[in-house]
Amino acid sequence: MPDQSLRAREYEGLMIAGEYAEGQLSPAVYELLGSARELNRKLQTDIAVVLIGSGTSAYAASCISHGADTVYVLDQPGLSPLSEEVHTELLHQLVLEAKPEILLLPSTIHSKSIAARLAARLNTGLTADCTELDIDLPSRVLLQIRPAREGALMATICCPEARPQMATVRPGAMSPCEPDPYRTGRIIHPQLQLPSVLRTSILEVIKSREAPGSAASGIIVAAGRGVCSKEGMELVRELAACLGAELGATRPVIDQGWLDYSRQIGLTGRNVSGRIYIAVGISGAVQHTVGIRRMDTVIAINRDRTAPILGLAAHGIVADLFEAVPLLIDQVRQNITVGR
Ligand SMILES: Cc1cc2nc3c(=O)[nH]c(=O)nc-3n(C[C@H](O)[C@H](O)[C@H](O)COP(=O)(O)OP(=O)(O)OC[C@H]3O[C@@H](n4cnc5c(N)ncnc54)[C@H](O)[C@@H]3O)c2cc1C
Repeated sequence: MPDQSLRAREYEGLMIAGEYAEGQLSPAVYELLGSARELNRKLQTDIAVVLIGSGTSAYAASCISHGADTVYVLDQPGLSPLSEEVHTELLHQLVLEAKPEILLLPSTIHSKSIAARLAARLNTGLTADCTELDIDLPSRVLLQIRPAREGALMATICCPEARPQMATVRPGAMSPCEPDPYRTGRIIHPQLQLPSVLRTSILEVIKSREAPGSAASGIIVAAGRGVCSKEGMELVRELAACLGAELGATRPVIDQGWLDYSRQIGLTGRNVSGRIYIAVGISGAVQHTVGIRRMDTVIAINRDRTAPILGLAAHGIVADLFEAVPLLIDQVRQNITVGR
C-alpha cells in the first residue's frame, strides 16, 4: 500500500469540472466558483475550472471574473455534444497531471455520471449531491455535507486519505459571487489525448420537453398533490403564466406525469432560489422543503391549517385551491390592467 499521507501531500489546488452543453456553460459552475471562493478563505490555494467543448473559450474570461485563478480550456469542434465517455477520459488525464486536492462537479445528470466514472478510475471517494461544503483545518480535509436518511439528518462525509477529494454539489445550493471584471488569471490549453476507441456514440440529442428555466421575475409557482388532476395543474399553470413565474412541483405531481421531472423541487429534484415561492396544495414534507431553503418568501395555499408548509410560509392562505387560485389570477390580471 502506498503511504496515503505522502500521496495527499502531492495534491494541491481546487478544481471545478465545468459542465458545458448545447453551447451554454451551466450556471452551476458559477455557484461552484462562489463556494470555492468561500472554501479558499481556509485553503488559500489555486482555483481552477476545466472547460471542455466546442466554443468553451468564450467562457474563460467570465470564469476568471467569477473567481477562477486558472482555466483549462479544451475547445475543439469534436468535443460537442457532451460525451460522458470522452469527458471522463480527458478529465482523468488532466487530474493526473494537475493533481488537485479537491475536485468539484455540479450534481447534474451528466456531471454525476462523469464523477462516478472518474472516482472509480482515480480510486478515490465521491460524495454526491452535497448541499454544503467546508474545510477542516489544519488537515485540509473537505467536509462534504448532504441530507441523509431521507432528509431526516445532515451527514458530514469526508475522504481523509485518497486524493482528489471529490464531490458533486446540487445546483442552487450555493451562491455565485459578484463577478469582478478586473480579476486576472491564467488560461491554459492542455494537450490531452482524445480516446481512440469509444464504446458509445451520440446519434441525436433530444431536448427535455420542459427544460428548467429561471424566470426573470424570480417567482416560482409550485404544484403539489393537492392539485388533484391535470385540470388542477392547468389552474396552477395559469397562475404562473400571469405572474411571469417559473413552474415547479413536488414528487407526486411528477410521478403522475403532470409535469416533466426537470420541474421537481426537493431532495431528489433540484434546489431553487429566488424572490417568491408560491406553494399550491403542497404539505411541506422535508424532502420537498430542503429544495426551497434559498427562496426569500414562501406563500402557501392549503386547505389544512395544520400543514407544515404553513409553518414555514411568510403568508399562508388556508383555503381550497380551486377557489383561491382563480381569485388570485383575477387579482393579478386586474392589477396588471390598472398598472397599464
Ligand atoms: C428519499 C425520498 C426523496 C424524496 N424526494 C422528494 C423531492 O425531491 N421532492 C418532493 O417534493 N418530494 C420528495 N419526496 C416525497 C416527500 O416525502 C413527500 O411525499 C412529497 O413532497 C409530498 O408531496 P405533496 O406535498 O405534493 O403531497 P401531500 O403530502 O400529499 O400534500 C398534499 C397537500 O395538499 C393539500 N390539499 C389537498 N387538496 C387541496 C385543495 N383542494 N386545496 C388546498 N390544499 C389541498 C393537503 O392538505 C396536503 O397538505 C421524497 C421522499 C423520499 C422518501
